[in-house]
Amino acid sequence: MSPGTSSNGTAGTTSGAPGTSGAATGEAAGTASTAGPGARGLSVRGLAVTYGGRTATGAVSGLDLDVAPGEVVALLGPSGCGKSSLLRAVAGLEDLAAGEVRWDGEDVVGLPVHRRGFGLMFQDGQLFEHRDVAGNVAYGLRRLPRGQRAQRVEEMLALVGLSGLGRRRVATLSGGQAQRVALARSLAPSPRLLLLDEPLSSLDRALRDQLAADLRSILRAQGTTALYVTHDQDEAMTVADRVGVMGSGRLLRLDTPERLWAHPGSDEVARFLGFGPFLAAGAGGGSCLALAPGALRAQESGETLRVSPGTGSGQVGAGESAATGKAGEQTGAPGLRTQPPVRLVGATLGSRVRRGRWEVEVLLGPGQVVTLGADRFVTTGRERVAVVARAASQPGEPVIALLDLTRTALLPRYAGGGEPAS
Ligand SMILES: Nc1ncnc2c1ncn2[C@@H]1O[C@H](COP(=O)(O)OP(=O)(O)OP(=O)(O)O)[C@@H](O)[C@H]1O
Repeated sequence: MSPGTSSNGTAGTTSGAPGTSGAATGEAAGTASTAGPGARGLSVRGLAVTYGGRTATGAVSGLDLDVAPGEVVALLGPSGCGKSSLLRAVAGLEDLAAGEVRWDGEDVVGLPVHRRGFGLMFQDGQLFEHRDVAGNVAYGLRRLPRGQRAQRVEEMLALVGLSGLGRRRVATLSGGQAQRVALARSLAPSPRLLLLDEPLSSLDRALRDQLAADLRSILRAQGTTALYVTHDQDEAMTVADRVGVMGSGRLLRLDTPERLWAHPGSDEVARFLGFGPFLAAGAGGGSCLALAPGALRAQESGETLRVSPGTGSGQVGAGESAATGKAGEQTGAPGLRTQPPVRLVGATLGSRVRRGRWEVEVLLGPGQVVTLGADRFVTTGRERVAVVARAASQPGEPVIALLDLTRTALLPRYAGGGEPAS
């Protein structure tokens, strides 16, 4: 396969001279985009990708997505949900079964990969072994005069932190260095859109964290518009202005990292993000309160309280005597959620207002329910804190824990994975 003419995903598929990028350097949109087909940047409408001809299965189904100029959008989702198929369809590497892909309002579906002006960077940077580092970075700059080309290569190497390595053979680079070179090569021609498919997933955790932070700074500094596919939530939240969660070929939710965590919208998205357990919230409404990791903590050192993410049931332990418990009724939670950050001190899996007073249920094990009453409220800083008295120690020492409602999300309904704990 010759570079730049195939699906090898290299920056050789980009076009356009440096400094003439179609991507503006404006502020990235921080909230849900309202862009439409005529808007600037990337607009995807009703996109469908199917594989397998007559026995086709839909990898992507009727998906809409906008990426504003200068914005970085990351797509998360479980394996096989269609992230790469979407990215490849935008790049022109997959045929569309239906839908539109536009850049600045112009339909690009009919354009071959190398005419779209999009850059590509894949998991394995697929550097050209026969070229040195500088030769790789210069690959998409063939139209530039030699002097400008060398200058641009130097700029790009400095940008990715590899100044002075231009003459190195790529075979001698570490994995992280190789991906930096791949990034420099992708960015060198100033693509109007950069498409990244799991660019860091071959690297170890520490390196991935470092490079994700660097990537964000680099993309920001360049004002690069980017669509970034990853299965790593931390990476997505680090790199992107907005994060989308896909499931079964559809875009389930797209928002800023903060808003995504505060309002996952559905238990499918919440579960993917790591929320759990899901507690019934409100009588008969079908809504539930999803607990983010760390929502429940022990109040005092020596006490532990563990909740298995996504299981729909909690595991509660006091000291060494861990016991399994189901979640209690959460009738009070929706009201609480609407207040300014409220933290229940001593709360566990369920709470309610009874005769004007908060009560919190602690389940130590099957049939072992302890009700704790909130004696009083105090204000610490900006938080209202309900101080819950320790209940009588029967049948064992109750767990005194904190339910941090700022680490919970109220979901309008609970759709899957069994009933929410109640
Ligand atoms: N070339 C292909 N031929 C047939 N089916 C394919 C092909 N590529 C992908 N698929 C199928 O399409 C669906 C979506 O795959 P895709 O690679 O887009 O998902 P993904 O979310 O990127 O997954 P992963 O995170 O594992 O890379 C999957 O069911 C996959 O098996």
